[in-house]
Amino acid sequence: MNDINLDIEAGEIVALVGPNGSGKSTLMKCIMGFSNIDSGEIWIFDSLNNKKALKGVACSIEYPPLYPDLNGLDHFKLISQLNNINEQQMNNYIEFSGLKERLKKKTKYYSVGMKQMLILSLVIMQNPRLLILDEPFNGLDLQTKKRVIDELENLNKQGTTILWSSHEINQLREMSDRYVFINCGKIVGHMQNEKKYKAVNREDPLERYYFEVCKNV
Ligand SMILES: Nc1ncnc2c1ncn2[C@@H]1O[C@H](COP(=O)(O)OP(=O)(O)OP(=O)(O)O)[C@@H](O)[C@H]1O
Repeated sequence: MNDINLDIEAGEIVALVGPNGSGKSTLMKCIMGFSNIDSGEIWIFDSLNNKKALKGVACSIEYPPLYPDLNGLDHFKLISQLNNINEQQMNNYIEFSGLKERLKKKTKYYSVGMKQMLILSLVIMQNPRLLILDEPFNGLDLQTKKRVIDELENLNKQGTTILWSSHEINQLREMSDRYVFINCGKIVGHMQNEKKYKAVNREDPLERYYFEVCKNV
């Protein structure tokens, strides 16, 4: 990556957009300190390269980092203990995950969408100041996507800043304040999202029929 110069204001929702292999995940990993940078500075919450600042950051980047031999409930308990999350809040997010009936199953037996929803629930539950989400909608069905978007909207209203990337442009359009375009490891453009709108509320015959026949799934 080269010449990356990006400021994100508190409370903003910023979408990284670009082709496969353009550097979106790499940029996120650099911010989290998972990948080293050769030069330059990364400031988080007004702190320079401060690992303590990362305590206020939660992320899901590329493959969900789940423990295959632990079950869903183990994951909820572990993250709750590490972040002083009370039982009530943990139970709220178990409900949100839609995995209540499958919590005793080891995560290695989860489907792609179940894993994704588990990790999203675990990161959102931490009520972070900054949330970094790489392809958060991977594998999620339409209802679940809608639930995730509503929850992210709530979180943002309470002050959480969100940096996310997705190839699902309709979902990005619903919530992002602005887009940052990345290509070949460089920022190649910026665009404000003047008209945020809920794609799920539009009259789309395919979606409408899907919701009609799949509502009890
Ligand atoms: N661990 C690695 N070692 C070497 N090169 C890597 C590594 N991870 C990614 N790359 C390279 O860095 C470039 C950017 O990859 P990155 O995963 O950031 O892209 P991306 O924009 O997130 O793509 P996608 O939309 O497909 O997820 C690619 O050329 C990729 O091959």
